[in-house]
Order: sequence, then structure tokens, then C-alpha cells
Amino acid sequence: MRISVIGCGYLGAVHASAMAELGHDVVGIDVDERKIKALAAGRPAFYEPGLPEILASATASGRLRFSTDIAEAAEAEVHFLAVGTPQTADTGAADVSYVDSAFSALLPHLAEGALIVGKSTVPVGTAARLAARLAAEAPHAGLAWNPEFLREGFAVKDTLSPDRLVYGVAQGDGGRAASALDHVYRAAIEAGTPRIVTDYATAELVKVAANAFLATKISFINAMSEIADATGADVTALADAIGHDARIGRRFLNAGVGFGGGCLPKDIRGFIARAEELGLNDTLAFLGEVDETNLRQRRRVVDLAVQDLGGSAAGKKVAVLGVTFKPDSDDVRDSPALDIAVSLQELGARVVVTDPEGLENALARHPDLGTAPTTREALFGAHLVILATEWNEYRTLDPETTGRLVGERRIIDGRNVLEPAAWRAAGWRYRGIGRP
Ligand SMILES: NC(=O)c1ccc[n+]([C@@H]2O[C@H](COP(=O)([O-])OP(=O)(O)OC[C@H]3O[C@@H](n4cnc5c(N)ncnc54)[C@H](O)[C@@H]3O)[C@@H](O)[C@H]2O)c1
Ligand SMILES: O=c1ccn([C@@H]2O[C@H](COP(=O)(O)OP(=O)(O)O[C@H]3O[C@H](CO)[C@@H](O)[C@H](O)[C@H]3O)[C@@H](O)[C@H]2O)c(=O)[nH]1
Repeated sequence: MRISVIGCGYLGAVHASAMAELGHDVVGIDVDERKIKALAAGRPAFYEPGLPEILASATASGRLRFSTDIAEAAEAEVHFLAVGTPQTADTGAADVSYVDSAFSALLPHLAEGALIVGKSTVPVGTAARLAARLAAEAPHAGLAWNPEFLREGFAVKDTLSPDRLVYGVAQGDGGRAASALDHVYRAAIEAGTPRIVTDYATAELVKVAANAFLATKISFINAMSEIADATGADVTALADAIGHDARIGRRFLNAGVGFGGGCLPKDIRGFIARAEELGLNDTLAFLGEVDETNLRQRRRVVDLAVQDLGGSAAGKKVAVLGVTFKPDSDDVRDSPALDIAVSLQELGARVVVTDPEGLENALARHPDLGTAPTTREALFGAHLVILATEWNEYRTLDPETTGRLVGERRIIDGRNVLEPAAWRAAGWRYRGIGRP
């Protein structure tokens, strides 16, 4: 099929490359000329395992090209909208202005029977509003909402083999939108991927409900970690034990510094704001607690660090291992690791952050942040080590060789990934989150 992807940031760049990999003819459009030039040259603006490979093969085959000119989308049968919906500073609501302007720019270029497919995460009601505009201004085209569930670090795999497909379609479109999307996703459908065809509002809600549920699960286990810390219990054993109950499940029950990234935090805030707009002020109030519990984890680690440093961080060297919001990503949006590092620096510590992929993005936000290109340099002479993002190379650190580099053998394992007994046996003061 001929496809355009409008907005080639994280989601759009992956989606465009994956659609071309599936054999479609794809044009990726973005208003950011630098991004488009880099993508056309095979260089995504972010780190995502497997993406450079499919980007290169799709571009070389001629199935994928990029442009800043929306008119280049005119021949496409399906147009995916993948622009950003960031959090607005005042209310926390999702800012849909980029969706609106991309939609407006696209309207004059729609071929007869073209289908616009929203992929961005939007407040419920957005698709119905855009559909009303379409009916008035370009009735020869259709609209569907097809939320995206990919995880950073697994984005290519998640796009090529999703857990499920959700199509929000207009009532009475005679199955046209669903059949176009079935064509787009034929490979996944033939592989047995479940597909849910529903109305616009449900499709929009599925996306934010999924992220709200995941965020709640993480904050639940982090609340348990606070109780465990107060009682000497072990939150990891607790998670294993409750996770055996198939109704609960073990995934997303890892206690630690909490969740970050470009999705979970902004999506729960946007969801709360939307519920309030709908007059449902109390309905999602618990998500405010989920957010607060999450942010408290970062403050707890900073407090623990100050305590471990004898009551003051001033002048002490703190090595922070990891700055991205999770491993296998260079994304530092709302990263707990970055927040912790910056807070300790503000308290006067000599913070040295290291990360395999995230330093450039961290420095772009905090140019004064102390950084080191290697783990070894970060650790050298440190009075305290904080493992903040569980990159593999930090999970596999050896306590004895690490111990020879640092000034003091003190570590806070902010992701509960190290073996406490082994670190203690090597003379470290080990602290996990909710672990004895
Ligand atoms: N990043 C993820 O893992 C992920 C996963 C699922 C859903 N989402 C959702 O997808 C959307 C995009 O997220 P992202 O992380 O890719 O954001 P992003 O900020 O990386 O990318 C957004 C892109 O849209 C471009 N853009 C803005 N206005 C435009 C316009 N009028 N025409 C063309 N391009 C325009 C920007 O230049 C930018 O490149 C958001 O709604 C997000 O919540 C993201
Ligand atoms: O048990 C856990 C699991 C995750 N996290 C943290 O939670 C955050 C989010 O992780 P993850 O969900 O894997 O990352 P994202 O790539 O942001 O993906 C989420 O957000 C995307 C954008 O909406 C959705 O598409 C995905 O389905 C959804 O998982 C990260 O900071 C993780 O460290 C924990 O603290 N404990």
C-alpha cells in the first residue's frame, strides 16, 4: 500500500521504517528539516536497537523516503498521524495542537478514498472532533484511530509483531477503514495478532487506560517497597509471590526509582486532566496518587544517598550509573535517574553520571551535569555509587573489582538488580529499594 507517516519523531520514524520493511511504499514527513535529513541519510535521531538496519534496507530498496513537504503525501492511500502530544505545563493536559496542525496541513492533499489514521496518544474525543472537520472539509476521505503500544528498546519488534491491534472506526463506514488497516497489518494478522475493532472513544481510551494500568502497577509495588523498608520485608520476594497469581502477573512489578519516559508520566497526567474536563473530578484522582508515589521514589533515593553520605552530600563524589529512563534507550524524558543526579548535584555533591547512550541528551538538558564517558571513570574515588538504570553492563558489575575503584564501598541499587549478599560479602554497604 502507499502510506504516509506524518511526524517522524520516535514513533513515526519506527513506524515508517517498519511499514516499509513490511513491503509498503512509504513516505515519512516531518516539519523538522534536520530530522528528515538525518533519517534520509539512514541516521535516526535516537538510539533504538534494530532501527538503523531496517531504515537502511528500506531506504536502499526505494520503499522508504522522507520529506518536509506534506504535498509529497498526496498519493498515499493511508496517512498515519504520529506527531507529538506533549504535556502542557499548566494543566498537565495533552497538547493536541500538533495533531490539529498536521491534520489541517494534510486536508488539501487527500486523494479520493484516502484514510487518515491517528497513532498519536490523544485525549478521548479528539478523533470525533477531527472526524466532524473531515466530514465538512474533505468528505471524500475517512478517519480511524489506531493507538500504538510499542515500548522503547523493543520498538521494531513491537511494531512488526504487536500484542494486539486496536482500530477505532466511524460507525457506518461499511468496514472500509478496518479493511484498509487489515491490508496494512496483513503480516501481523496472518500471524494471529488479536484485532479489536471499536469506536473512536474506546480506541483512544484503550491507549491511556493501558498506560495508566502499567503506571499503577509500578506505583503499587513501589508503595509496597516503602512498607517493606519500614518492616524489614523483601519487596522482590513479595513481587515474586504475588506475581505467581496469574490474575496479577509478575511483569511490571519491579520496585525501584520509579517510572519515567515520554509516555507513562505524561499520559497519566493527561488522562486526569481529561477526566476533570469531563466533570469527573474524583474518578481518576487515584492516578494523582500513582504519580505522587512515583515521584516520591526519586526523593527517597536522594534522601537515602544523603543519609549514606553521613548527613550531607556537599563535596562528596557520587557516581550515578545510568541516566536514561530505562536501558536500551537514549531517552532521558522525565528520567528518574537524571532527576536524582540533578537533585544530588544541587545539594552540593560532585555527581558523575555515566550511561552507554544517554549522556548527550542529558547534557542537552543539564549542561552543567558532571559526566564521565566510562563506568570506570565515573566510579573512580566515588564516596557513593547509585545504580539508577539497569543497563546490562551495570547489572553484571563485579563487587570486588568495582570496590577497588571507588573511595568508599557504598552502593544504592535503585533497580534491585544486584545480588545483595555478594556485594555485602565484598565489604559493600548495599542498599536496595524495599529489600533487607
Ligand atoms: N515514543 C514512544 O515510545 C511512543 C509509543 C506509543 C505512542 N506514542 C505517542 O506517539 C506520539 C509521538 O510520540 P514521539 O515520542 O514519537 O514524539 P516525538 O516528539 O519524538 O516526535 C514528534 C514529531 O512530530 C513532528 N511534528 C510536529 N508537528 C508536525 C507537523 N505539523 N507535521 C509533521 N510533523 C510534525 C515533530 O517535529 C517531531 O519530530 C505521542 O502522542 C506519543 O504519546 C509514543
Ligand atoms: O516493573 C517495572 C517496569 C517498568 N518500570 C519503569 O517504567 C518506565 C516505563 O517502562 P516501559 O513501559 O517499558 O517503557 P516505554 O517505552 O515508556 O513504554 C510505555 O509507554 C509507551 C508509550 O505510550 C507504550 O506504547 C508502552 O506500551 C508502555 O509500556 C521505565 O522508566 C521503567 O524503568 C519500572 O520501574 N518497573
